Amino acid sequence: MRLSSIFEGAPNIEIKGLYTDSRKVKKHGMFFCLDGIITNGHKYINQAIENGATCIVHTEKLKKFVDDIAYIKVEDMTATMNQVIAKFYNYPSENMLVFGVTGTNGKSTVTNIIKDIYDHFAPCGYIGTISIEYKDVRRAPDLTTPDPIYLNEILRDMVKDDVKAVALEVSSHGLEQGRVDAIDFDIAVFTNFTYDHLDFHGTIENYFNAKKKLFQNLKSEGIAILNIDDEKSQELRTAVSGRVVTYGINQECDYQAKNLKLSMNGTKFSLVYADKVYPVETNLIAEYNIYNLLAAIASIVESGIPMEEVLKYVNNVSQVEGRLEIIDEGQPFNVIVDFAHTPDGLEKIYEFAQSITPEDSSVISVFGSAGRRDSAKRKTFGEIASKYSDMIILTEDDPRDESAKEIADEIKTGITNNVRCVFIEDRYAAIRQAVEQANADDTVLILGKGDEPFMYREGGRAPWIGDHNAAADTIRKYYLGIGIDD
Ligand SMILES: CC(=O)N[C@H]1[C@@H](OP(=O)(O)OP(=O)(O)OC[C@H]2O[C@@H](n3ccc(=O)[nH]c3=O)[C@H](O)[C@@H]2O)O[C@H](CO)[C@@H](O)[C@@H]1O[C@H](C)C(=O)N[C@@H](C)C(=O)N[C@H](CCC(=O)O)C(=O)O
Ligand SMILES: Nc1ncnc2c1ncn2[C@@H]1O[C@H](COP(=O)(O)OP(=O)(O)OP(=O)(O)O)[C@@H](O)[C@H]1O
Repeated sequence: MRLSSIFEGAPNIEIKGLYTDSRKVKKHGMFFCLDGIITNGHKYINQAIENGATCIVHTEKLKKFVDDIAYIKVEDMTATMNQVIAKFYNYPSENMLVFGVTGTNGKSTVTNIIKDIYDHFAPCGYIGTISIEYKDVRRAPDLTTPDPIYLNEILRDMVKDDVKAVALEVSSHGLEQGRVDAIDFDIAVFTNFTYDHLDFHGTIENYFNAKKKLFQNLKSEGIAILNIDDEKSQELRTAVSGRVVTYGINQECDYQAKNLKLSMNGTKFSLVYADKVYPVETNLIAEYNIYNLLAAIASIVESGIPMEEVLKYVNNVSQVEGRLEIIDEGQPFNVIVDFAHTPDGLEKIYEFAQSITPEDSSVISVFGSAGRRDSAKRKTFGEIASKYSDMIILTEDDPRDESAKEIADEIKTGITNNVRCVFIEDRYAAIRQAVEQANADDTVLILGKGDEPFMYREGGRAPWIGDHNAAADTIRKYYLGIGIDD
């Protein structure tokens, strides 16, 4: 694309790529200097030019100018960058149906359910914590909500491949940093709001205000889908200029689930919608997943697909990787791998574990808490876990450069009852211990990492087999004795 077609009066040079990281710049690139949390992109202009940048977009006054390089000074970097990105990639989000999902918990689950069901009607992509995928393409993500350049590049690729819709997880970090400012959302979904990410946002108000941006920025033809049972929906309602649609269980709303019958194998409920009652059977388990399912059903129906058609596909929704994943190797006790990593997520999964565990049986927990992330929640994790567990095995969970033992000690400060608690640093050994301790009808909960195939250690991402694989492997080897010689 010609620079002159992006910025009025700019030289007529070719721009072949957009970059915010000087280390990644290629020939004929445009480099945006972002002032970040750790450093400032203005410091890396030389490197960007050495790597081939021919245009530098900056906000600060520069002292040095290199010949034949176009310098564009702007007032608002986020706004300018997003306008340029959208234009460069030919406004991909305007050429597809975009579902954006935000909230403290449930983003990955709701977006995956939307993709799973919508794919029956037209090709749908998914972008979020678990992966970036559409049709046969599957890529590993770096972030939940990618940076705006990569995000628009993926959407451009999806449009080229005739993908008609995308379900996008919208994190509070992404909203705060303007990563989705160039995205034309058609449907914005709110799951719930509880404590998280205060290390980044500072206060709970800032955290909520970040989430709110998705609704404030929604176009007037857009539709907001809100969880009526979460009190924060009232505040979001006032931020929306378009139509508001509600879903929930406890209060009357547009999509209400009533008479829930929960079991380990699935859930039955009556869905009240538009003065009709639809009997629903789904393989999804636990009440919070019915909220997630309602959010997905409402999104798809509001996008124009009739309810009767949508309901054909809810009885067998694909397992969302690492989210309430039941590991069944034929052992006589329950083993659940779950990505719960917020106090509310933990509380919800423990409530479910308690509901499926007979009173005289035990709940055995394996978890830790991430290093360099929100240390305030560690003690709360201890409090919640000790309320529901009969045994707690604390272990590593993305320790980064912190000591897993010290993180475990902080979790222990929340454990004030007599529940048995041990620390086993190696996550595989901790999972093995839980499996070996379990008796028939017990429930082993392995929390925090889901299916993630990596562990953040001091040197960055290291491989990890994933909690689901570790659980299946330890059950087979050390409980059932399969594949062990002696
Ligand atoms: C806290 C946070 O979100 N940080 C993001 C932010 O980094 P930053 O502001 O610290 O950037 P910085 O390191 O100060 O650098 C400033 C600028 O200089 C540039 N630079 C830097 C060094 C260099 O040699 N050359 C160069 O050009 C950088 O590319 C950047 O443009 O901007 C970077 C560029 O877009 C992101 O990669 C980075 O995400 C980091 C890696 C991250 O881990 N973010 C997580 C916390 C995050 O966003 N998570 C949410 C999900 C949370 C959840 O729900 O669990 C997500 O959406 O993934
Ligand atoms: N609607 C919900 N309400 C409360 N807890 C939930 C809900 N949905 C999922 N959870 C819990 O949160 C965990 C994470 O779910 P999910 O990955 O869908 O959330 P998320 O918002 O995408 O989180 P992240 O962005 O960190 O991936 C689940 O494993 C479960 O324990």
